[in-house]
Amino acid sequence: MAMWKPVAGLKIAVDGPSGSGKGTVAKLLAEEVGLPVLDTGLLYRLTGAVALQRGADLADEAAMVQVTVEMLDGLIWSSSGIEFHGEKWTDRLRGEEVGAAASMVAAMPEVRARLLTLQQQLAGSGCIMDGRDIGTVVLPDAPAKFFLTASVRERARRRWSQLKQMGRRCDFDEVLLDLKKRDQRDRERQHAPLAQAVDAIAIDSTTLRVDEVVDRMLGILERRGLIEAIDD
Ligand SMILES: Nc1ncnc2c1ncn2[C@@H]1O[C@H](COP(=O)(O)OP(=O)(O)OP(=O)(O)O)[C@@H](O)[C@H]1O
Ligand SMILES: Nc1ccn([C@H]2C[C@H](O)[C@@H](COP(=O)(O)O)O2)c(=O)n1
Repeated sequence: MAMWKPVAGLKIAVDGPSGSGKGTVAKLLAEEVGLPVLDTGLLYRLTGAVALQRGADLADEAAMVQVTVEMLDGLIWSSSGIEFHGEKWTDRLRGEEVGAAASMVAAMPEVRARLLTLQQQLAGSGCIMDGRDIGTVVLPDAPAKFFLTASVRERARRRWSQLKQMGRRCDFDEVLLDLKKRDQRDRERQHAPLAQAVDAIAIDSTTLRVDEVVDRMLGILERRGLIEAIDD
């Protein structure tokens, strides 16, 4: 049950590199303040996964735009995750192959443009949205923006332990290398790269627990008058 009441239409942007904890923290924060939460990475992941499933060329922008258009046609995207043609896809999008494919299609401006409108429409009446360009491009006017970071080794350790828990065989050095490659692609692309918005607050979670990160965010939101405690 929500413990805090947000101001009407509050939009909160949560950006950061892979494994920084954005998704986990955004979900917990959403429960605390009673707002919907939207994971924008799922849109890029589903595009990448559909392209992989079709054996399409991930470097062919025209083909990826076509996949994006078809994907948007069969899509339901909400706080509960993502469905495509009536099937739940969220869990099967978690692997590294799909993550790498998502990062490749995400570098294509026309693919991003197609996904931008949907993200802005769904954010309409208030939400917490996590991704790479939420504070800079998708919701530039959001009154609260957070940029989560953590050392690359800690992020790789988190991802490695997550994959192990999912019963997937994985080697730490490979996970670390994949993460570094994805970081580089996401940060160095020309369009809407992973970047901290000038008005975003950075939180380094390397040595913080998830609940400590969420508490810091709640404190900042309360001090700014964007949320207030609900009395019992
Ligand atoms: N502060 C933290 N301390 C320890 N583990 C954490 C912390 N934050 C997140 N984790 C764990 O790290 C893993 C990755 O977190 P999460 O999926 O939220 O990251 P992300 O930034 O959304 O990654 P991606 O962009 O790749 O989806 C999860 O297993 C999560 O429980
Ligand atoms: N707003 C966003 C969200 C995601 N991406 C890209 C870059 C990531 O490597 C990939 C997968 O995201 P994740 O699920 O790991 O958060 O999607 C992006 O460019 N912009």
